[in-house]
Amino acid sequence: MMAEQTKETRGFQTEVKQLLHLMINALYSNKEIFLRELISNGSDAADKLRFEGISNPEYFEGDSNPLAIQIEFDKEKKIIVIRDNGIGMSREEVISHLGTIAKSGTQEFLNNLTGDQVKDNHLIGQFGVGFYSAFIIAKKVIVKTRRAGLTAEEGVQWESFGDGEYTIENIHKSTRGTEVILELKDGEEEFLEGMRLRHIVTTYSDHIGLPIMMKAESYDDDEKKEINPEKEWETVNKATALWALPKSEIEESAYQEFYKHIAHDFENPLVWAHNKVEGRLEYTTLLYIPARAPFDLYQPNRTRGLKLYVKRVFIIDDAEQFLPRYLRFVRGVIDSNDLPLNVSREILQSNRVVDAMRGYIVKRSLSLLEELAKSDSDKYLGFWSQFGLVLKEGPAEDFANKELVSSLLRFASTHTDVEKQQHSLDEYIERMKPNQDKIYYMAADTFNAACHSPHLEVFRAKNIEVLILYDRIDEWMMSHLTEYKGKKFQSVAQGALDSLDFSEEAKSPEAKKEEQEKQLEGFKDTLEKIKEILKEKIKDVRLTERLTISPACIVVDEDQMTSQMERLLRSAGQDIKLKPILELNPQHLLVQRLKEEGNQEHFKDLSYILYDQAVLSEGGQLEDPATFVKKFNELLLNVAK
Ligand SMILES: Nc1ncnc2c1ncn2[C@@H]1O[C@H](COP(=O)(O)OP(=O)(O)OP(=O)(O)O)[C@@H](O)[C@H]1O
Repeated sequence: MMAEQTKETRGFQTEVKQLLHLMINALYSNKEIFLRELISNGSDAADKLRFEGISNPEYFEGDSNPLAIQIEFDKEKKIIVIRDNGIGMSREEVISHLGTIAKSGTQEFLNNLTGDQVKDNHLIGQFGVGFYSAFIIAKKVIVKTRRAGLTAEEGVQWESFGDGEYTIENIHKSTRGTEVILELKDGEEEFLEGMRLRHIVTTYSDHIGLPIMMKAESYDDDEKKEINPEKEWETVNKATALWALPKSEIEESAYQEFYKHIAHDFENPLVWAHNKVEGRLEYTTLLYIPARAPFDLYQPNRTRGLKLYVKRVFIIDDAEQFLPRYLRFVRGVIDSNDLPLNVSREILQSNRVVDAMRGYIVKRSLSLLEELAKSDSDKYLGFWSQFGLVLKEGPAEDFANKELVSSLLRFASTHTDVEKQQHSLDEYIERMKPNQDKIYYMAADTFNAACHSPHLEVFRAKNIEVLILYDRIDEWMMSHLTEYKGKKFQSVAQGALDSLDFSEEAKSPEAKKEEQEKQLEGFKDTLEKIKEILKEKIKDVRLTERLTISPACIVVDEDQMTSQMERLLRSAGQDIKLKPILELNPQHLLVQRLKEEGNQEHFKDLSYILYDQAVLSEGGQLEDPATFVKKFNELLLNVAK
């Protein structure tokens, strides 16, 4: 058995090789983070042992030493050792954790790196480098580990120069846990100083709920020697779980570093909320909104959720039951006094305590965003640019909080005509005309297509604001958003046009109707002929007031899906083809010319041209573009004659 498991050399997964190379360059200016990363792993390992030890007390192996991390260094040998007595790793675990990257989307992520150090630094931070950051300062890394519960003979030693290969062999290791030995590169001697290491520990890892220990040092400067060669271990950090402390005792920087530890992020969070809930249920939450989206935010199988503790004992990472999908960017900790310590993911699935806490966490996360939007709108727009697309899933997913989520949405609008999504629905309502009772929006595949759409002409002419929607998810979102604060949403490309005359002197509906009927009378035959010609393509044809510049546009019925939605579903493989309504601008010369056209062939050609250009201008594709171009050229030639 053991013979099969002797020393072997293995290659890193290709992605690890690429990542190592990039990371060492990109993070060199911030190299001290290696210690935070290795301490973080040791702390996670202690958390896991505490949890697994609840149902397997033998994992503690009768050892009464408290869980802790030890850091030692040796100036002569130029090594730093980071040791923990946590869960440790089996041989299989070492192979899968320290030679591969299991995160999905890694290759796409690596392809996105540019070679530009500043940009890549950010991206790599988002990715989370973890253990491999040891190679920033170490020429060789040795890991000695043994999983709790296995025999001393099942210890494992892993070694690598970070150059593409590692060796792995079984060793005798009497204590459980993991020891990481870093053989420093030349020039990295600054880390062989107790003061320096202590400073890094207190800067980055003060808040970790596990003692981080170093040998006590006192140095006589005059004598130039150690005063206390028989060194005692002493705790360097505060070693209390940050969320368990009163808010008043926690400094901003401690909140920030704690975030980096739990979220594996390199950047400070945008905002956070630390709350203790007391009453029928008791729990503490510490919720963070990151400043930057992680690289895999849209990976379907990405892990998400909060770190769950029960009475300070770590239970699981990524407890997704506490957050709906549209808040998957929220990171943090929840510590419950009511859940049992042996709680499993299955129990979390349907549990009233969990439901109550989830309700609170959702509300608190949304109110945190609301507070940010009110107090610092620029910062909020920064959040929106990173996570807006995810929040847009909210109205469909969370019926109960639809209004609150809607208030957090931001849109582009004809108010500014720029692509940046910066207008809230409340701002729109404030700017509405006195008698206006609908929120108008225009959705298209791109900002330019929406912004230049003929559907907006009359709104622009009458100075009525329209929200511009151009993200892929928007149509789907709008299908779940019918109204906000009593105001209905109305697509400007859907249904008959409302009366947009909101002034006091607006004509009465009766007078208006009469006028329209008169106009229609003159166009009746023309419309019937067009309908007959285009009957394969359109459901109906009618006159419109929607247009002030263009001759024609297409719209869909109130209860029909919009053309953009139709295209979306078609691209997803659905076989649908809906017939739109063609609307004509009776004031336009081309439409008037059509009305007068006596030549049947020309009438037919012009009808097709009007329809085709209406399709084009709302971002659609022509079934037969070549014929359109041919007919269009003929028309131009006719005009030129
Ligand atoms: N000291 C340790 N004790 C036990 N397992 C460890 C230890 N260090 C690393 N591991 C294992 O190796 C895995 C990979 O570690 P690594 O630091 O690369 O990534 P991570 O901590 O999972 O996430 P991130 O890359 O975001 O930091 C860990 O998830 C853990 O399973």
